[in-house]
Amino acid sequence: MSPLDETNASFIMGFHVFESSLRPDRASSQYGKGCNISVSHLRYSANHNALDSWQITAHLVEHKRLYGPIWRSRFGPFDVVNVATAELIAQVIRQEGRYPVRTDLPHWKEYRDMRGQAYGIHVDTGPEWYRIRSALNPKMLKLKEVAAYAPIIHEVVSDLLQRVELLRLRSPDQVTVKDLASELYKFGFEGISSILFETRLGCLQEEIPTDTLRFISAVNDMLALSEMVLFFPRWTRHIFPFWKRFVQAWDDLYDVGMLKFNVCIRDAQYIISILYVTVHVGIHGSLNELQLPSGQQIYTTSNTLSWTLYHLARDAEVQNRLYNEIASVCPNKELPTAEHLTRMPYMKAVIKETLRIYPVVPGNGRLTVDSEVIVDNYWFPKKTQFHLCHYAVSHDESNFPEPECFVPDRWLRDNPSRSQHHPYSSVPFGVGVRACVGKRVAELEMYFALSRVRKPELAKKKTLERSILLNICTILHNHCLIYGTIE
Ligand code: HEM
Repeated sequence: MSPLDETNASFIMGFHVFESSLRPDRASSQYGKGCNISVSHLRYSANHNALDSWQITAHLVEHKRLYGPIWRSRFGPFDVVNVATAELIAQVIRQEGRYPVRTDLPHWKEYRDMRGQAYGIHVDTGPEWYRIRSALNPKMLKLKEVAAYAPIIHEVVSDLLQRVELLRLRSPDQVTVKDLASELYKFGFEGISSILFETRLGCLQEEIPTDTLRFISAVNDMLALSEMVLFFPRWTRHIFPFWKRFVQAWDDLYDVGMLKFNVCIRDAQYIISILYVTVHVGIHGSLNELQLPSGQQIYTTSNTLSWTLYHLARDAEVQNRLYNEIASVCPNKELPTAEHLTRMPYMKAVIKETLRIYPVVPGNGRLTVDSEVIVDNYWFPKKTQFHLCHYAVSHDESNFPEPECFVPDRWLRDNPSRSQHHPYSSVPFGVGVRACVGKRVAELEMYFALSRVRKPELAKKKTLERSILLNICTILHNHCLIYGTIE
């Protein structure tokens, strides 16, 4: 069996078809303009079906090992070119143009067309997207503007702490909070909506208001149904219930948005668009949406906070260093401000390291619209969908030695063991003009929450003085946070 036959054999799984040799010398360039080979000569990978999101993510690492840093895959109707090194990601981004597009969202557009609504920041492309983005950038990305949200974020953090304390006291051992992840999710949701809607949703209250519940459930429905709607052809709309329920979910979102938050339709369409992004990674990079099984949801700030707490709980040294930094910058339990955060490099390193290991957007997308591009010496036509495999890159040991180890020191400037990594090797918020507009707000929320997780009154107890973070031993295990005592 020749090397080519061997690779061929490994592709005859699932519904994917091995198309041609990757070897440049064998390629008959259909599109190539002086480049070695064309898009049609990239190797196809195996089918993703029936895998959960983490398996899929791990699968991409495996695909990279098998097929090299660039390969093609097909998922339902989507034909995707995967790139899995920092350098190739940089090449795609450098050619993304003035109005980059992540991916096409035909079903979202269809709903808006049906209701005569504007598309909004996620769906819009070209100058219209740019117009919305230019209006949002100064409000959302300027540190000075975002710093003005500090009081409201602190208010929401206080509610989270009270809620956690209440749940602890209610639990049989008076220390365990079951399902902390879900409380953090409510915190993320409450935090972002208190900023965007300038009103509180009441997610952290004992009794969550009915409108809020309706809103959250509409967000979840819409996201879960998005995948079904996309995969079934349009003629099935009258046969299956998915499209009807998808439309109902969007209608509910607009209704609640307008009634409860008192925003006009134009505000609502983009405010709500932003809100979705905070709760589902699939919305960020719709490629992930395509790859995630129905109902699988990963949240942005809450997911990151959960994993940070998990690692702090497991690593007393990291926890103590973080505590000492916070205590020295904000003595006497002073509430941190945006200015204080500029003196907390370790806090930032901890969050960066969490986002490197658990990027909430493990793979993002770029769709070439008007121009042809060359990546890795391949020539690609217009309308090529690229999948930027961020997870595979941020777990690559050529960038980050011992990539599975949680080492915040990698990110400290003055640390001699600071890793030498490509600037695109870990870009959790994306890069370029279409990068995350909520980055600054998300960071502020996470830093404030992390620096205050300890309840101030608990610090009076001697055993609790040793660490800021749930003081003692905190173990996040299967979504349960267990508090124990370190003697
Ligand atoms: C840990 C928290 C978060 C992470 C890691 C994250 C990450 C990302 C990523 C990777 C993208 C795609 C960027 C690209 O295509 O290059 C994105 C887009 C976006 N994010 Fe976030 N995000 C987070 C939180 C938030 C929050 C809290 C908001 C709400 C204010 C938000 C609003 C958005 C919006 C509106 C976009 C689309 C921007 C556009 O298309 O112009 N994100 N985010």
